[in-house]
Amino acid sequence: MTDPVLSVRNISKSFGALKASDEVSIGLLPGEIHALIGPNGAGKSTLISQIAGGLRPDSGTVEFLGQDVTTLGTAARARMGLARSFQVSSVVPDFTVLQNVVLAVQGATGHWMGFLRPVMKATGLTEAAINFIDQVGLTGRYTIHAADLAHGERRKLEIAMALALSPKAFLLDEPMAGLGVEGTGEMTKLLDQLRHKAPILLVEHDMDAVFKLADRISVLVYGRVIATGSVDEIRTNSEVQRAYLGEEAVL
Ligand SMILES: Nc1ncnc2c1ncn2[C@@H]1O[C@H](COP(=O)(O)OP(=O)(O)OP(=O)(O)O)[C@@H](O)[C@H]1O
Repeated sequence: MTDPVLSVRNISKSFGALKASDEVSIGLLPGEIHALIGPNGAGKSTLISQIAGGLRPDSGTVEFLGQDVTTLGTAARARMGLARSFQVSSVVPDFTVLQNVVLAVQGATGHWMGFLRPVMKATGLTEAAINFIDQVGLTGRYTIHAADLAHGERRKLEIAMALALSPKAFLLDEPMAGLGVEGTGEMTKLLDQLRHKAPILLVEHDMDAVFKLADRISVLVYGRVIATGSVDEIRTNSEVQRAYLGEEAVL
């Protein structure tokens, strides 16, 4: 059997009397998109923060690449290849697309030279950056300032910057939010390609996108995983329908 890239085991986290994570177990396998869905306040962001390292669970463990990372901070997990987007953005608005990605490549390779100008002359870094920019579909937008990008383009830039870190797993927090129909279609295609670079744990409210992309879905309600399964298993699960999907979403 293939080893999971990421294993969350029996994680619990309370805020006062509220159990935001209640014995949650979830895994991420190589090549898969595992979607995490659930109503507002179900505990999705709390769980992602515990996986990324920003929040420490009260009990339970997080294993990444076969190593127990439960006590490691966000930076250490990111260095291991755990890439989290979109809630925490590291884009510098006054820098161009290329400069932002060069900085990400530079950070990943430890190629720090102190100033951006000499860095931009380091051909290897620039070539690598252009390659990542092209992979997310921002070809030709190299010299546009990040602040001037459309919302969907900025999301793509964040993915290009994440790619520079040689990610081993992506944690994506609502990548479709605010994108509109066309943007959502483009992002869906991009995530479908991205899964071949590294598996994706995807928190998303857009059910069309989730049903198109997910290999597996876990449903979180009141901090508990009430079901994990394929798209068809989740669509037809009566407890999930009652708790979350509602009738029109399961047609
Ligand atoms: N730092 C905190 N202190 C106290 N309560 C918190 C804290 N963070 C989250 N909560 C509570 O924990 C519960 C889970 O919140 P969380 O943001 O994880 O849910 P969510 O599923 O991500 O919701 P949404 O879909 O709206 O983003 C909520 O009741 C929330 O109010």
